[in-house]
Amino acid sequence: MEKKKVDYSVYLVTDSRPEVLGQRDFYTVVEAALKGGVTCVQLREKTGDTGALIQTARRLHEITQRYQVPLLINDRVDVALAVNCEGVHIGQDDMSLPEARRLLGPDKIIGVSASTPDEAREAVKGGADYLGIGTVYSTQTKSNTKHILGPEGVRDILEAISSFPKVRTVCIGGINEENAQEVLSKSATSKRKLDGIAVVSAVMAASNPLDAAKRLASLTTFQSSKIIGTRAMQDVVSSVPAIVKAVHEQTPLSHNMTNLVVQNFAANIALAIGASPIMSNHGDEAEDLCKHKGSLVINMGTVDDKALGNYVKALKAYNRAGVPVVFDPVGAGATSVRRNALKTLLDAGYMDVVKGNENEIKAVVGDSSTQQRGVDSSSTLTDQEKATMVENLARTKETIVVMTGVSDFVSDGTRTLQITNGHPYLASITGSGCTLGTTISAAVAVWPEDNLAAVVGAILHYEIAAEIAASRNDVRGPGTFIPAFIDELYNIRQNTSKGDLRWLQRARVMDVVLTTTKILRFANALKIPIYVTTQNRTRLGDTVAELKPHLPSSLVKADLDKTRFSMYIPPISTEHFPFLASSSSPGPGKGAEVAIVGIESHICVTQTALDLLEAGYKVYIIADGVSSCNSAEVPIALDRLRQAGAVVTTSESWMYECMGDSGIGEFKDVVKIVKDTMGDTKGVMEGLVGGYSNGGRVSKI
Ligand SMILES: Cc1ncc(COP(=O)(O)OP(=O)(O)O)c(N)n1
Ligand SMILES: Cc1ncsc1CCOP(=O)(O)O
Repeated sequence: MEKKKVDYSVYLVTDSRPEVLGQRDFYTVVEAALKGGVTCVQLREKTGDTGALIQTARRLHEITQRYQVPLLINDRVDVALAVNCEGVHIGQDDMSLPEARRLLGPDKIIGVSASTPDEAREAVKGGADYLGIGTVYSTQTKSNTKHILGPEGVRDILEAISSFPKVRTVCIGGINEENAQEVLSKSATSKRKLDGIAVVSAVMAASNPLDAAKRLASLTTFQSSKIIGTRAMQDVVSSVPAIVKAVHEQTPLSHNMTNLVVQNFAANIALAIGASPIMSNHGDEAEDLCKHKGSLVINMGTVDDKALGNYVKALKAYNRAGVPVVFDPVGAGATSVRRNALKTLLDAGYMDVVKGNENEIKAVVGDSSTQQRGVDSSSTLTDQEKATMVENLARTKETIVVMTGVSDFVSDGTRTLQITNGHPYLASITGSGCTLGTTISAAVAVWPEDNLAAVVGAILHYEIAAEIAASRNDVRGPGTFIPAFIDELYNIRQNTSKGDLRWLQRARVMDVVLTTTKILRFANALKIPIYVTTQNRTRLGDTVAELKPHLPSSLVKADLDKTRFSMYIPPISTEHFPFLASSSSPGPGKGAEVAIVGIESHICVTQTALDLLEAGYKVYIIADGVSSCNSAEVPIALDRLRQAGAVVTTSESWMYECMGDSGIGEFKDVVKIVKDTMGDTKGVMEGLVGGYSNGGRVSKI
């Protein structure tokens, strides 16, 4: 068993004491846990003589080997050596790490307990393979615990060892199904997160250890990979519990200027999620209401002249106070009255979030190609087109745009996400779109640091509640769905406040990778070779699924995982790229051309480009195809690369430059690709020339 590949996600520490096991057979319980998905086992026996311990260890090792799961021995290097199992776990008061390593050799696993940042630093410097970080919560299982860390203490330790990415980490102490996800998400830093949870009683004392292990395994996979995609998206989703909880704890005022049909329903939804609703349609009241630092919903579902005047007054008051506004342009494209109202409102002030169905968002964009019949939500766009539309609108209006539908698309102009939660019953009741606006208003009120995350949190809370409600036995149709839905909105926030995040396992969020898809489609049409790398795939994730269909093996010349930040690594630098050399420029690149797209423009993209430039390649940076966790990094990185000699351009410009002539055979295919993704380039250029969108404010570069 290669120690680098060990999966620590559900780490079982055994306990054979009768107060834990009852009458049950020790080996049967551990084997059931292995069947349930335990990924690592530690034999922890505090009493008994060495001979008996060796016998137990030997028998247990036979079982764990059948499941290809490593067995480690608590404290006893001699026992580990005697049975030749995979390693040991040692505490601060046990044999020293150098001594244990000397006896066990380099290939055995040595885990070390750490309850402070100093202990953690010393252990990782001394060559520990993993750390057992605890005690997280007080526990009956261990009496002599030192510090109770809580998730925040675990986070401090993870931060202290952030420059040791190879050392793995698990947390231990009072971990169970209720709190596992909270610990995992709250302890995660932007640089690293736990690799797993270590439990004793949650499995050893469970009435059904197989099921208990299975449930823990499903909770930890959520953290590591179920919600796919890039770090930016994972950061967004990992803040969702804190957002739902903040609404619950802060009870933000949700000032609704909404249509006559949904006022009562919206007030009930606001209460269910933990907000404090006020349904006030008088524009002059806004001046006082905005002082409560909640948020305003303007929903023009039953707009008339008087209402419009009130909306404008309220919008201006909230803008003056810097308090968020959520705009729902209901039926915006249906009549000229509504189109005029839309224009009046868009001209009157700034909306922090614009939320509508496809036709409503089209009306906001100014696309009159589809005549809306009423407030209905028909669809003519592909997913790709929807994503492009929300991204461009968000970028040009410097706001968050949400397009609801079977899939929802959400963008802040840089990050674009697709959410596929919800239930068809939502389309069979009145006001479900409008009250999503109310839910969003509460989230943006409590989470000013990242409006996109707030909106995603609200959508997941709302749509997952709908899924859970619809699956209940007492729900037989849209009528019985409504009260159940309100109950489940309430239950989710109550559960979240107690750290029970199981509901969030249902989240289906995808990162939409617009420009890279376009570039890859183009590369396919023109048969341009493609080089793919990932940065530490097991930790940060594989290439996102949306790109895979555009990566045929005939064109992908290399697909490497790397730890260096530059992509210009062997065999790409030594075997592949020299063969591209064509002209007489100095260096192995000799003027051959390379275009770069990817995430972290200031890290991997920058270092790849600098290496390629030094090697003599001509480097194109596709400005609308690079991103960064922190969007402010992008323009600074692009500026630097421009100065270093790279050509910073847009996807469309590069594609046309590659073709050179509309007479080429592939031109028609490329035009189709360009048409499908029309609009992207314009928005990005505005962002680059005029400033960069930064949560509604513009910072010039
Ligand atoms: C995975 C894991 N982490 C921490 C511990 C605690 O070990 P230690 O500090 O040696 O305390 P005892 O287990 O000996 O009471 C552990 N066992 N496993
Ligand atoms: C061994 C150990 N080290 C710190 S807490 C602990 C016991 C954890 O047991 P439980 O998972 O039952 O709380």
